[in-house]
Amino acid sequence: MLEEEFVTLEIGKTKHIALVAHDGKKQELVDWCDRNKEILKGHFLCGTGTTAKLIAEKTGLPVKGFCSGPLGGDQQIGAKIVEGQIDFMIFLWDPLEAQPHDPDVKALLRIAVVYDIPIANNLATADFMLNSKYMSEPYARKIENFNRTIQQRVERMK
Ligand SMILES: O=C(CO)COP(=O)(O)O
Repeated sequence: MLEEEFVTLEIGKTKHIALVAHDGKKQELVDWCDRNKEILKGHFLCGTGTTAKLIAEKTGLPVKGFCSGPLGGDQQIGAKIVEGQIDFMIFLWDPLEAQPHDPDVKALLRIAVVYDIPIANNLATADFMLNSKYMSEPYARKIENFNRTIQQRVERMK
């Protein structure tokens, strides 16, 4: 285990989905969630504060809300990805609007790639993801074996 370059982590049949949208994209995401609520109701949902509340109000689905994005919500979601508690994300970031918390946005997108979770940044991708066969079965994602990396670094720093 310590020697292997990659480890596999399972995304269960029930996904832990983060829903995040910048202001210019919130309506799009809320409407998409409403259209897809029959599928989404079979999964655990969470999101940044404002997005989560808007989706919960419109769809009636339970959506756990973290802090608002600019107040650290993106970072909270990133931390949950690292901890394995979020394994699927729809993040409609706005390509036409500068964000005060751009470093947090980038950090979240980066960590989602590092941990090999499915991420959609537009509705077309979200539609393809939601209609994937993997939505109703487990999926093995492959991530760098960080224990090995730490061990190697510790050896090198001695
Ligand atoms: O800014 C966001 C993501 O970067 C979203 O935050 P809110 O859902 O609180 O508006």
